[in-house]
Amino acid sequence: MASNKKLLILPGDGIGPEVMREVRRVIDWMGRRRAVSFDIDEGIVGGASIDAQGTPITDETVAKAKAADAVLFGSVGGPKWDSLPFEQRPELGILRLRKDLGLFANLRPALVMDPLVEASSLKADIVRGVDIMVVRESTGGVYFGEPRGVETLPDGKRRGFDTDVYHEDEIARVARVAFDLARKRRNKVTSVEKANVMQSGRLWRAVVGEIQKAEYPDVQLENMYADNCAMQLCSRPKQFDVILGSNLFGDVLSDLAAALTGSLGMLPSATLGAVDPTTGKRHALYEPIHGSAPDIAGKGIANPLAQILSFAMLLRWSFGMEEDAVLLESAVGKVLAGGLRTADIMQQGMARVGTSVMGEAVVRELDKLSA
Ligand SMILES: NC(=O)C1=CN([C@@H]2O[C@H](COP(=O)(O)OP(=O)(O)OC[C@H]3O[C@@H](n4cnc5c(N)ncnc54)[C@H](O)[C@@H]3O)[C@@H](O)[C@H]2O)C=CC1
Ligand SMILES: CC(C)CC(=O)C(=O)O
Ligand SMILES: [Mg+2]
Repeated sequence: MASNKKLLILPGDGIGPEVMREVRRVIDWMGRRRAVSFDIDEGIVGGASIDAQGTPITDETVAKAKAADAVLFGSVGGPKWDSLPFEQRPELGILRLRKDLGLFANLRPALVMDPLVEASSLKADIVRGVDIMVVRESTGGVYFGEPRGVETLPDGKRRGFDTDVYHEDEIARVARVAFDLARKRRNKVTSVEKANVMQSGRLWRAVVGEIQKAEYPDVQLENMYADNCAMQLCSRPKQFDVILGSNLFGDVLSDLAAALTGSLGMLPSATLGAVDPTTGKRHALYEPIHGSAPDIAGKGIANPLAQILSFAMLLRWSFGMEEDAVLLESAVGKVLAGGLRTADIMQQGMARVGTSVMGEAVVRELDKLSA
């Protein structure tokens, strides 16, 4: 059946292909039971692409990503490629996609699901009901700033350096994404930086404040130093609605927020570009926030739920399929409520399962929910 939903799937390395297999189950189910079809192309990226093609991503794959309505990404990297030169590392596969597609806003929802309250490393009372959206800038900052390098000084010692740099327009556009999201949630943005020690942090705070004053006076804005935010996430996470941060701070704080939810294996993400005013379309990529988890790769024990929930975000953000997205999220909730757990979210009295049994269980719940 021809489909107008063009999807590029890039499983990547480590557990990437293992968890992506479980999304394929969901996609097959949607075709069978809801007559939804996708025009799917699959490619290689990261270490797999280095091995097969000598580069972390080919121009052809970038072109396919640009032509797709959405990209579903796994994860890249691993010890096998760690000693390659910096300019050849597998992580460039995802970094180039974000940059070349203009995917500047990385949305990372950290939601503590009721059945997993006790799986969190924090006390149940602290995390019950936590619902945070981290909005991380994803095409700028220290991940892309120049100059950077490692140089050898005249005395023979080495010196490493990176540049954290933000143009005010980069800050303003991601701030607008955060404020727009807050309006649909609990109307509060906590903007994090280190304005006390970084010039780019000082600009970040100024620009976010100007945007709020001029365009979003109805949304509450709180400024917080990133180190304090890390502490507050562990002590009083329920105070947060939307957390807005740079590429680096958003990356670090969202991994921390994931720990509140039980595991890194639970957090999905959407990385969005600007809406094209003529077509109304935007580039978008969906991926779990975790990496390739080399320590558990190949064992069949990875949690596939972050990848599956990333697909739910794809349905919502790229195809406007809210009902299907909610159905999939509900199926995940039901599986957890039923007591199945992968090792990373295992609790006493629950049934430990591997990656594929968890994926099968989600599909079974989809069947029941739509019966
Ligand atoms: N977007 C991407 O492709 C990303 C790639 N990476 C890369 O991944 C590699 C490993 O990085 P790490 O720092 O170890 O981070 P990681 O996220 O791969 O793993 C951190 C810890 O969380 C566990 N974990 C992660 N996902 C899990 C899942 N779905 N189920 C169960 N447990 C899970 C791992 O077993 C590990 O103990 C590196 O090469 C890194 O550069 C890291 C983050 C993002
Ligand atoms: C390029 C990635 C490996 C950086 C990262 O940790 C992330 O985007 O979550
Ligand atoms: Mg990360």
